[in-house]
Amino acid sequence: MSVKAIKPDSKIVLVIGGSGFVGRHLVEKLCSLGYTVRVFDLRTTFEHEKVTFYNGDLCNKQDLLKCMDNVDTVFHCATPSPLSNNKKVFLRVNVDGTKNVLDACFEKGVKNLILTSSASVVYSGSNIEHGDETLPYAKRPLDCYTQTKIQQEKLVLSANSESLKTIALRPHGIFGPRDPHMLPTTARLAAAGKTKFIIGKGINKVDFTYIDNVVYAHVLAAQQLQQKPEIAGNAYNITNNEPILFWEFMSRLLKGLGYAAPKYHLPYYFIYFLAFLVQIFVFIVSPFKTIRPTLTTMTVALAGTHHYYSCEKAASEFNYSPVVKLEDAIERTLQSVPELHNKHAKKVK
Ligand SMILES: NC(=O)C1=CN([C@@H]2O[C@H](COP(=O)(O)OP(=O)(O)OC[C@H]3O[C@@H](n4cnc5c(N)ncnc54)[C@H](O)[C@@H]3O)[C@@H](O)[C@H]2O)C=CC1
Ligand SMILES: CC(C)=CCC[C@@H](C)[C@H]1CC[C@H]2C3=C(CC[C@]12C)[C@@]1(C)CCC(=O)C[C@@H]1CC3
Repeated sequence: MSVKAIKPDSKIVLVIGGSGFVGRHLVEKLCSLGYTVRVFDLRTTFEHEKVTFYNGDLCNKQDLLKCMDNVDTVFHCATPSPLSNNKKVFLRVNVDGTKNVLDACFEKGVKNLILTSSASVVYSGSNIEHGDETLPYAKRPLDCYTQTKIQQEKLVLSANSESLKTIALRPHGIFGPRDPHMLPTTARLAAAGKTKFIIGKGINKVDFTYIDNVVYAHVLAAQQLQQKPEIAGNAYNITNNEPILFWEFMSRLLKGLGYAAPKYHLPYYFIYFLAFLVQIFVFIVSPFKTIRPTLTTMTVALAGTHHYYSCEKAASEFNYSPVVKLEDAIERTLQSVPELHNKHAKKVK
């Protein structure tokens, strides 16, 4: 099905986390389709003539209730930074905050709730190839972000009912203009000379998903939920459907930013063990000092294992297929971040 499957609509929708990366792109798309859009977020990062902004904390139900009158559909895409390691904040926002979102939806008679979950809810550091939605939740998730995303998804899907239809979309490795995680972290590591090494053999395939495809899936799922209520209560993987070698993808980003591609190999288990030691150290000093290491068992595992997923279920149940191919997506992303390009790169003629 083409992008035409998305129809203009004027319903009132609320985007929780609408000032963030995914949220803002979603808001812009919804506005362009004619929806009446409200944003609920801790912060306001942009202005839009068609959007009403509500500043608040989703951990406070009263804050939420103020923006939910007459709302038809809530998109919940708020999260603390996935790269943070603050367990308390993850529990408070992803778990307790999501319970507030559900309570507020029931109280205000919201009809649909679309959760931005994550494909990582089934990932515990071992290879996943063509993983589909029948995979069980990770028994031992590698970080508290993943642990609380699992709890969040379970809460949302088990709240699915006659009055409130819920659905969880599981994108993976989102990138694109204004991405605050992948590109900035990669550029920061490269500028510090820390991207010379490949962790493991460099033959692990991974999904990276362009933001427009993630947004498309959200709008499509919300619209199809009205026509095919039987899709409610389900989780769906959302990817670019073009798994790529992790290190090839990173090399393309690095070269596009004007840095050399990594070429020296380091043994996977050695680096994983190092990351484990770093994590123990971070835990020991945590009462005195907050450290946010890039080298964690989660990031090492993500860099050194296969993790790609099937989005056959989203294709067959609500006609999802990516609208921007990986090649274009990488190009558009690199063009959107002139400030991250290496200023000292030698010009190639
Ligand atoms: N970025 C990625 O690669 C992936 C992200 N996801 C999911 O996509 C969703 C969106 O993530 P991003 O846009 O990348 O994150 P982001 O950090 O850019 O945006 C999150 C937004 O939530 C807001 N927020 C945080 N705590 C809040 C609170 N207590 N009350 C109200 N607002 C609060 C933040 O202010 C921010 O604007 C999240 O659910 C995340 O788990 C899933 C898979 C991959
Ligand atoms: C050269 C090099 C090793 C760069 C570091 C890139 C990482 C910062 C990203 C690679 C895979 C990314 C990823 C996420 C965040 C950024 C990376 C670790 C998530 C953890 C974001 C939140 C999710 O739900 C899952 C993502 C998986 C992939």
